[in-house]
Amino acid sequence: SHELMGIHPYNPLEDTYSIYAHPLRNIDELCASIVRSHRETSQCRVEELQALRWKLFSREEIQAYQSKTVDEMWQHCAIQLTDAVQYVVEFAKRIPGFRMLSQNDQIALLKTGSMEVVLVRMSRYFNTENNTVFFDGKFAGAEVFKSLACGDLIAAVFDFAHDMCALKLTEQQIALFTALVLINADRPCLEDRGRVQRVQRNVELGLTHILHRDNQDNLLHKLYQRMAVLRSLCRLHIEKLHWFSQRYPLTAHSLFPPLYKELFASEGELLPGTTH
Ligand SMILES: N#Cc1cc2c(cc1C(F)(C(F)(F)F)C(F)(F)F)CC[C@H]1N(C(=O)[C@H]3CC[C@H](C(=O)O)CC3)CC[C@@]21S(=O)(=O)c1ccc(F)cc1
Repeated sequence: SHELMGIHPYNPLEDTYSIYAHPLRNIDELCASIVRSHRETSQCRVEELQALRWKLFSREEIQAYQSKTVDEMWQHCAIQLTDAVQYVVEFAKRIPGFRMLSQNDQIALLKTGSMEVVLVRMSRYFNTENNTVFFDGKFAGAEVFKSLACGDLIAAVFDFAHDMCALKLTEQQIALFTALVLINADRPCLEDRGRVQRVQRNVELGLTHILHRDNQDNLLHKLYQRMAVLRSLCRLHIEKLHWFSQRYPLTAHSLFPPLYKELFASEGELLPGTTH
């Protein structure tokens, strides 16, 4: 059974977003519902973290992270990632139209899009003054992740966060952007691409509406460029995960959370574990 809990088979009678129940009166309502879902499904609030932005790790704490073994640190981050992805699954389910899609298409969109949404969400907390990300309750520089033994990937993650901050997106813009990152009809293995396209077009209308309202139409092409960077980052993540699972099969097989394996392990390669 799929670990992406809570994804129920589509039942038109109970689906509150089917066009027969409550047609979304207009784009404003679509935007409002996506912004509300983003706020409700974020692990932290940007304003809360502003207050914490100078809470850095001490030398001893950094030493402790750096003396973790490769597999300990990977496992630690995999758990954080799995937590963050759970919130993204909840966000996806509340995007108008997402639940109208088949269960397989919902899974396919989350498999490829959830990591990208997590990376965009991470960038909201990035502190560009000292290049630190929010991690384990404090702000961490790249050196904290040294024991992951994937410095190039961490550097790319930090660069991405830095570039996203430069756009100075509002929470509303981020909400619509992450919804569009998820609802992408070009993703592989979709059963009903046309249906995903219809949901995607509504979300695109929402994003362009928000950007136009904010008089920032020029941001749209920059956001599409960032989506290309996200795809390359996630390819790098999967490559590293393959490298890691070859070197530490036990950790990857039995110590990573089931949802993490469901999402990031290509079927069969990592482990037979998850049943369908
Ligand atoms: N296993 C992991 C992993 C886990 C994470 C990231 C990258 C990886 C990789 F894989 C990579 F890069 F390959 F993807 C890495 F780095 F480990 F290799 C980036 C998003 C991070 N993250 C967050 O920033 C959340 C986002 C959601 C937000 C909210 O909902 O409000 C709360 C904070 C969740 C997991 C977490 S992390 O915190 O473990 C972390 C790890 C490395 C790093 F340099 C910075 C952060």
